Amino acid sequence: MRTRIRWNPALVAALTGLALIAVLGILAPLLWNTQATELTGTAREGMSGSHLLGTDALGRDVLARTLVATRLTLVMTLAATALAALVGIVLGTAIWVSGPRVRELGLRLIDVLVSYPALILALVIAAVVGAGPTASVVAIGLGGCPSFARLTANMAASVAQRDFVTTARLMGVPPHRVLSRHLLPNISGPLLVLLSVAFANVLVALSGLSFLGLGVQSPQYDWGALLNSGLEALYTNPAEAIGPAVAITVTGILAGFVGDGLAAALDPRDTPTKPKPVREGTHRRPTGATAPTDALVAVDGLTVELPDGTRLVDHVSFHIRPGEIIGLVGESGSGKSLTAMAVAHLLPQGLTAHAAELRVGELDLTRPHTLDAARLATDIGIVYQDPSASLNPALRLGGQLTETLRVHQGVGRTEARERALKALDQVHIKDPERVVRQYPHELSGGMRQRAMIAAAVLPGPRLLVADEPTTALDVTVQAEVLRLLAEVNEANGTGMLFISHDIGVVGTLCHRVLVMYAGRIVEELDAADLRAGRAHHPYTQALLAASPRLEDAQEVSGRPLATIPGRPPTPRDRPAGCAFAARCHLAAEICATRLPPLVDKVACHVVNGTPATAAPKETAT
Ligand SMILES: Nc1ncnc2c1ncn2[C@@H]1O[C@H](COP(=O)(O)OP(=O)(O)OP(=O)(O)O)[C@@H](O)[C@H]1O
Repeated sequence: MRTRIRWNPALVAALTGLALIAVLGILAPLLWNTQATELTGTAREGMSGSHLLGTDALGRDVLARTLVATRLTLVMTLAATALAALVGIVLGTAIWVSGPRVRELGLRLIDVLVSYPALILALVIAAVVGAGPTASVVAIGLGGCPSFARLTANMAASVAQRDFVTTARLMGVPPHRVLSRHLLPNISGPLLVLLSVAFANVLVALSGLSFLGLGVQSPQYDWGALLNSGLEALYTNPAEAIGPAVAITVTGILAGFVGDGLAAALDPRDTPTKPKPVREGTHRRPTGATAPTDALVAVDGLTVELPDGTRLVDHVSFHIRPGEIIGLVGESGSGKSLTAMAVAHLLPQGLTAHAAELRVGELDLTRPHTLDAARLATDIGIVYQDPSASLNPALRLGGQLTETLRVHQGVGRTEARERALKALDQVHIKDPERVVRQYPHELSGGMRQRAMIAAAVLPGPRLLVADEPTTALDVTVQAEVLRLLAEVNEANGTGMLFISHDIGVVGTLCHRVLVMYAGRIVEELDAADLRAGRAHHPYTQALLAASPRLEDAQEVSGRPLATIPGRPPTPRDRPAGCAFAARCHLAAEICATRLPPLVDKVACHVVNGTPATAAPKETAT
């Protein structure tokens, strides 16, 4: 979780504003010091052409004094913010590294200090250390440090539980290096946000101290001190208070905007995630095939990318007819889940999908702004791998099952309950009346997955996406759940996208199978062909050879099961040619340099007999 800032317009505008104020702070004493200190003899004069904000009690130009005060105000604010951050981070770190008792005591103490208003704390400190700029900085800086201490201690505690910190500790990395290399870089984002918010708070607190007469003392002046003298003449010459008041407000708001902008810039969820239509001519169809008109799901040239342009899913095209079960199979990391999630319009935040066509029924996912949330929620049902993670442990099953019906379809409580009971019955859950009153933890893993399937089919979806729905279950329950999915599909005529590592399972349940490797479809085949071992792509053949089959048990007993040597390349390391070439026993020279297109449902130069010179060049970025 290294901090990477993605600049956004609000952040740039706020930083530019603050930079301009900082430049003003540097230049103003050089340019306008004379006007700011010159006694003109016209005390408390109102706004005029020669004194835009009038003059103060001694006849000095208020605008010039406001501008000149910028430097001292900013220097004090920066110093106090830095002090608060420094002391707070050191304190927070010390609390985190100390033993459990001291840590507990320290955290409680900090909680008390955070809940105590910083200005009051600063007033107490100022009363002890005295008035003046340095004392104000110390008072406000120390008053602001508890927030930094709490954030540091809490964030460090949460990052410290992560595997890479545990590993570093086990490897004997000294605590100060664990802190500087692993902890602080990982909490620098939130600290940066707090820093800008603290800057605004410190500015207001310092101005408050000066305003109360406990901060900067004459002849020095900051915005707070100017506000104080402006207040004396608020009714006779309100302009005198306007200058410092506007300066404090604008600077504080800009610092707040920087905090907001940083929070957005550091939040990985803030990047665009919606599928976008492909720009004309940028992507060509891998198969040249168009989805049939009766297709329920039509995916053409689907590409899923990271913000840096790395392709995780690369030009995937397929279709699903109503009632058809399509299997997506491939090793871990081949892009199965992302393909399915793009179809379900549920891509993880930070990823972007492009496609020439991405449609489920009438839902055009390439035009997210046209999508109706209710249709989306009811037309696509999802069964996840781990039902314990996808069911809310704090809610009874009845409420969870009926939620979509009630929220998106406006079904009344009684009818929703009736339908939930029926759906539970359809997935062979005994005593549905009792189950709807139970919490997820009261059910077995298999029961939870059935309940999950019931929840997914309850709103009557046209497409069911099942992402490795049996992986978390034991073998006997797996078979039941697969049977159940087949039943539901047949009974409801739902299209299904079924994802699995297991080519055997996919061959049994599905009608057609798409084999994925390194983000691309490398072969498409009928399940019957798969079951009969009629696969063409060397990768599909290798998957089949690595999959145990009951009928082969006798024949292979004593022999180890075939394995596929090597590992798939990571999305950033994919070669220019066939991603499987390095592991393929048939690989020819061309495979290393040219990406094989999907021709006759197989993406393989060797199988398709592509002449070396005729192979089209595609770039896999
Ligand atoms: N949110 C994400 N941010 C960055 N990379 C991601 C993200 N989600 C997935 N990936 C990467 O995209 C690639 C494809 O992931 P995907 O989850 O689709 O694979 P998969 O075939 O479903 O694997 P598995 O069977 O292990 O779930 C992988 O390399 C994975 O590390």
